[in-house]
Amino acid sequence: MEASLTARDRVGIQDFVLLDAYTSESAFLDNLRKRFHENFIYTYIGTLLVSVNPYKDLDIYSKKQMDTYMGVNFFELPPHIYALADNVFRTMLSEFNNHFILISGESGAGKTEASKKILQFYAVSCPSTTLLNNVRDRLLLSNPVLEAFGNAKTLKNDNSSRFGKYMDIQFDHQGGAVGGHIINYLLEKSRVVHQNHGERNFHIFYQLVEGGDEELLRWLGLERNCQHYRYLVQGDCAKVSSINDKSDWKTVRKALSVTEFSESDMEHLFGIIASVLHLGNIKFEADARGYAALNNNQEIIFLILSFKVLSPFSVDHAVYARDALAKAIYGRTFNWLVNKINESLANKVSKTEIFLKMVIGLLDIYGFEVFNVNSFEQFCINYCNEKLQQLFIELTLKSEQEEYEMEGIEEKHRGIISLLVKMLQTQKDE
Ligand SMILES: Nc1ncnc2c1ncn2[C@@H]1O[C@H](COP(=O)(O)OP(=O)(O)OP(=O)(O)O)[C@@H](O)[C@H]1O
Repeated sequence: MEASLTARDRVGIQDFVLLDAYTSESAFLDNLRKRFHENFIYTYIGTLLVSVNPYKDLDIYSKKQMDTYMGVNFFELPPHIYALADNVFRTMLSEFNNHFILISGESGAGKTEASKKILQFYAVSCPSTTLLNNVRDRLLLSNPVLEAFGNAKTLKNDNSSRFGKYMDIQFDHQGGAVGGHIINYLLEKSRVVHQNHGERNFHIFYQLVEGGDEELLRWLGLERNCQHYRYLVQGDCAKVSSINDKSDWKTVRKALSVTEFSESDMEHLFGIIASVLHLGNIKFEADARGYAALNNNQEIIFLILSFKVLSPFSVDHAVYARDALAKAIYGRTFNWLVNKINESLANKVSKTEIFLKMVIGLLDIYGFEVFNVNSFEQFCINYCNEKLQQLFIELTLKSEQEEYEMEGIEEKHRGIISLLVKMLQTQKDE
């Protein structure tokens, strides 16, 4: 690998496996830093790719770069996300089996961008026919739609995905993309009714208010002012210079029509989004007995759902019920949206999906209604992350250990758990 590198590419070590002090964290970080300063954001650890978010546009994602990486051996060129994508693709075709790319990192690390780069690479590199291009376009266009409804500005990332995503791309035996499937899980529904300071609700609400044309807003009973909606202002940053809701709205509208959402689908969809905003503005007042009463709430006439309060609620309970309804409506709308996208991607239901849906359904049933606290959502997210970490450990460290065993190298047991296990084993042997 080193032989084929130009002088410019020889910044630091581009594969940590070749680092002399491979057990030293500071040597690891020094190497990353050295490369990052020269705009080399990618470094390998064997076949793993480490990426550092540059937060600026680098000229490394052009069509020319894609061509350079297509069909070239993984280690022949400097580390790149395209090398990884190409390698996975070619291995899949030669071995005739399924492959996955696991992208993990903290919020704002660049996971979503990395997944988009991979999709873009496949859009260019896979064989194309009119039919296949259709699937390709829909796969690419599902991103802005999902981001509008599932992403939001947080303190860490102006476009943070507030849901987990598992995306399947199905290829035929020649490598043409014939279908896709997306599984969404654990949408952060609590954001619909509450945002921390400096954070926003899901993008779609602001896009509709800022970008929707006059006629649509009139029909939905909305005003072009985010400040008028309680669910949009709690974070005190409805407008942010880095986000252009108006132009994003246009992109989303266009993407929705290409992904086969009919005019009537869109009317319903925006009707629901507007009704969530109206719902948030409903106020309750206590009557003489202390029960919540609805007085002169203009918003009610714009709500698709009319409801009667059958059991007397206190004002606090009524607000709680209102917010729970808003979250449930938004959550279900998001699921409907993903299902619609999946229909347009003409997928086949896999066993993994059925299993995941079952687990997620159970989490939803037991989590959302019973606890209804943000911390439970966080718990579920942590659980998923730990499972992914476990998988990662199995795939990397365990295979490494097996190699040690095969080569007869004895491992040093330094961790508390392994020391305890060793102690117990010794006691048992005695
Ligand atoms: N390769 C890249 N080149 C340039 N900018 C990038 C790159 N990757 C990420 N960014 C910038 O960082 C921002 C955050 O990245 P991204 O949304 O992919 O993070 P994430 O890991 O998906 O975060 P979250 O978990 O919050 O969804 C992007 O909006 C973009 O501005």
